[in-house]
Amino acid sequence: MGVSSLTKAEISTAGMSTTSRPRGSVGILSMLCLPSFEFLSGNKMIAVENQALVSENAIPKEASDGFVVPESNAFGQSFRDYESTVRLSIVENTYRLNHINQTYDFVKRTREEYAKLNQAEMSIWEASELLDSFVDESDPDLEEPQIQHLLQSAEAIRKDYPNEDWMHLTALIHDVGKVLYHSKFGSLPQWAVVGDTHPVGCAFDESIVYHKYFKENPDYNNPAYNTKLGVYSEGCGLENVLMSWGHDDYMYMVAKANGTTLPSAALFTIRYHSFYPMHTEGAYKYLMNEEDRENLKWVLTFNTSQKSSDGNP
Ligand SMILES: O[C@H]1[C@H](O)[C@@H](O)[C@H](O)[C@@H](O)[C@H]1O
Ligand SMILES: [Fe+2]
Ligand SMILES: [Fe+2]
Repeated sequence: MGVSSLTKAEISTAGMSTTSRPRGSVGILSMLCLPSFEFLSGNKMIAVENQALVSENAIPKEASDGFVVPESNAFGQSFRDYESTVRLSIVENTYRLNHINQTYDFVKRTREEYAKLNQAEMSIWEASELLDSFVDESDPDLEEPQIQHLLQSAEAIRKDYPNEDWMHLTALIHDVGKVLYHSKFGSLPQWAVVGDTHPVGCAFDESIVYHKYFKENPDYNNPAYNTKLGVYSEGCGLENVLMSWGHDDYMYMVAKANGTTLPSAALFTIRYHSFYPMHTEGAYKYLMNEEDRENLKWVLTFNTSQKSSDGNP
């Protein structure tokens, strides 16, 4: 049967062998089995002036194995419109700070500190409630508090893929790592919490949004970090690559350390859902291994479905 004749729920498993499909079925209530987060302190906000705009490319329709990724979610929404939003100057400012300040050393230090998981302990729902007044300044599509985004994402995915309950849970928790902004989790500035992510320790790919600001990052001119491979080797696997620090890697670490039973596709999705240069632009393929390539289709499917907007297309 051709993929185009399937319903969206069927599409979620189309093109996959039984062995490649993530196993494990996790109901939303299982999130209560992820009890504790812990953390680090202090970091300060830096204000800067606003700069000019760039646009983004579209999401590819088909993965390498023929798996078809839907272009919009069940509500007919597609996203990441960097051109028509009034939020653009705020968005750009956040990326400017992100690109200047996320050096290899900053990421290494911050990740090591947060890996201690020693700042707070709470349920996933308590953590989600810390997001009830947090507006993500990197998101051109959404001005609502992030707790709404979590719930809307879970509902959008449940509508698109009613039988894939592990996806519902993944959506519900995928951005909980944004608690990094909260005083209980170290009050990190937005540039160290939100936005698209990219590897550090090797050249910044041209496809990264607002790429021009990397010129002010000390790593940009450091020969140890500015070649195609930098500190990495061909096919080393994304798990061996240091990503710019933010909510994705943090939530991945928390889930992992708390013994989550979510399948590897879910953990990959949580960890790399903001890695648009890789999953949407096709960059950094040379760092990926077989497992990364296998998981790619899940993060694409997730990203297409998860976003529910505040009225923007
Ligand atoms: O603005 C958004 C937002 O911060 C999302 O949570 C993140 O995952 C995206 O990659 C980013 O573009
Ligand atoms: Fe996110
Ligand atoms: Fe999100």
